[in-house]
Amino acid sequence: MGRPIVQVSLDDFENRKQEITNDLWKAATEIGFFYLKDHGLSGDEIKHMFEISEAFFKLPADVKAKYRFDLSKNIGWESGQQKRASHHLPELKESLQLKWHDMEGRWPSDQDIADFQATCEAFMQKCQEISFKVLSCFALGLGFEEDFFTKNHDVTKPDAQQTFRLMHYFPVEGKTFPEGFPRAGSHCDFETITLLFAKGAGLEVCPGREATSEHAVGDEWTECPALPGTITVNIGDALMRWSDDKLKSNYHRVRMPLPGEDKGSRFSIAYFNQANKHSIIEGKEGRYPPISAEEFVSESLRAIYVKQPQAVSAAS
Ligand SMILES: O=C(O)CCC(=O)C(=O)O
Ligand SMILES: [Fe+2]
Repeated sequence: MGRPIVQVSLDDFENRKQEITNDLWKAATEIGFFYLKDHGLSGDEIKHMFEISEAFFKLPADVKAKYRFDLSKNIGWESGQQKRASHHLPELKESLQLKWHDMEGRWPSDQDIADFQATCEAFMQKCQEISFKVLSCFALGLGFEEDFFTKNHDVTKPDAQQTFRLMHYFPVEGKTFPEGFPRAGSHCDFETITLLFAKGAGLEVCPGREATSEHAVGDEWTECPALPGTITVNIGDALMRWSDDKLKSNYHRVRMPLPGEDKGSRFSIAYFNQANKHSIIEGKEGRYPPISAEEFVSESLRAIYVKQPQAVSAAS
């Protein structure tokens, strides 16, 4: 059931740019999700990144609390603080958000985890290079200069907003939840594009309900399992707006494990691309009024962390 989520190879990028642009365009205008292969991050690099992410979450809570979440910067460790408008309940996970700037005193120290910062920054750098390839194709498809999005996602500038998020979903064995209760609630990402790394099944996508449905809760969902060696990529609201709705930001969620699936911890890693604060998000066709990427992001963060009704407990 559902619509196939295609794999797009970035192999021989410079020579195959037009063909890759066509493949990405089709996937992004129809589903908003695709898998990247031949992207340049090795299996070992991804494995090591997961290892140090797990090492962070295994630290005692009082150590993690040294890196507590700061909403004004969208940096740090939170546990159960994120809520999704689809069900207003705290997500059953903890996460660590890391950025390119404003990180003084916020990187987990080498005493807490050896080489944490260096490993993360090398991984972030690779993610950014892969993202630039994809974004340059979308720039071409939308009729912008090829480096248009690259210039607007400049991580060397202090107003960069890219966020690298490590996630740990708590184990669910021995717990019961209301029918259909998600592990991560239905949402659209608010960024430009997201690179997602996970293991196994769980992620589900609801293509075709872009920005029009009420969180697509009762809709038909398509499985989007993590495929070894690939990166799952999706379009976020900021790029949908920048493309005058051509590139689709779609609902997705993480479902609970099915019978027979692992009910232990689930780890995932996301590199959220976002335009520089001073960039103006304005489509060629002017479908929406121009908005600064700073305003766009701060409103979106408020929707997740602040503007939520009081929650009740989900698990029993
Ligand atoms: O953990 C996952 O697989 C999905 C995470 C996600 O969609 C998000 O953090 O925006
Ligand atoms: Fe997401």
